[in-house]
Amino acid sequence: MIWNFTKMHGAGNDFVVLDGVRQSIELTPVRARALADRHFGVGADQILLVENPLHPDADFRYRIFNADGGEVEHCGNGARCFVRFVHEQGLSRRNPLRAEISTGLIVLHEADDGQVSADMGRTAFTPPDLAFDPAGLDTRGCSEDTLYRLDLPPEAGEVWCSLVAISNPHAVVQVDDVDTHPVARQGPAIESHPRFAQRVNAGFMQVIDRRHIRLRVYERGAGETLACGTGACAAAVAGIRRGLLDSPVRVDTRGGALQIDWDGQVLRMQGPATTVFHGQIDIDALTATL
Ligand SMILES: N[C@H](CCC[C@H](N)C(=O)O)C(=O)O
Repeated sequence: MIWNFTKMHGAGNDFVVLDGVRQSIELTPVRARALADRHFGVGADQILLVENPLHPDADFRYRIFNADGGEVEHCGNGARCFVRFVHEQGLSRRNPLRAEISTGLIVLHEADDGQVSADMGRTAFTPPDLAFDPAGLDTRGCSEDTLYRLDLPPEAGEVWCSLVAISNPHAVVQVDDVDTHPVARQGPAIESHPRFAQRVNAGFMQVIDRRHIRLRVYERGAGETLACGTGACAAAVAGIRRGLLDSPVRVDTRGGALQIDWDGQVLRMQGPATTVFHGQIDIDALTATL
């Protein structure tokens, strides 16, 4: 079966985007993994699937599959690419656009200057919101936030992390210097820590000033990415709750800059969305090779 696809990225976080409205797309974990494979497939951090909505108030349904094949709740950089794709492909001219994700609706708007803004939906902070087991852990109150001391394997040490759900789960660690911090060791140890029953995205945040951070994210199901939109939201919100940051926050990632606004209720992200190329792939031939 031949699928048309579009390769896109948001601040270097890259995606294979599939039109499931005009094509019959059944995306399985095996197929998502094959498409995301950087040697035998197209290569991507996540696969994004555009479908007709189930929710009566939504324009489209927006589904996200990590490079490891797992379907997840949200993807911020992907949401900006999603609305750019819908407009470029002529699927809709609505702007703003309402996209249905697993936890409800998000509102996306493409500005004339090419920047895309996204109302990122709900935030949550309790252990159950992240399928996290805090039993017996040391905690530290930090203004509105609670920090949990997470024991990692000996070579990775220990971290104090904030819990933030942007529909998907994030553990945010404040570090002195994102360039020298051992993200390659601590990222995987946090991502698959047994206390996170559904695993977690691990964010490492360096505070530059009250309106500016640098961020690296070791993503659940994808590894370290050049940028993570929900991770940028989680880090900014954690920093504001800890009294370290004021909204709006500029988040510098290795792939580009994002702006996050949060007033305690509405969470808004603004950033770029780029179309790289269009292609076709025989999905059955691809999965047969893996
Ligand atoms: N890169 C994405 C995050 C994908 C989420 C995925 N890594 C997960 O939650 O498992 C973003 O821009 O928000």
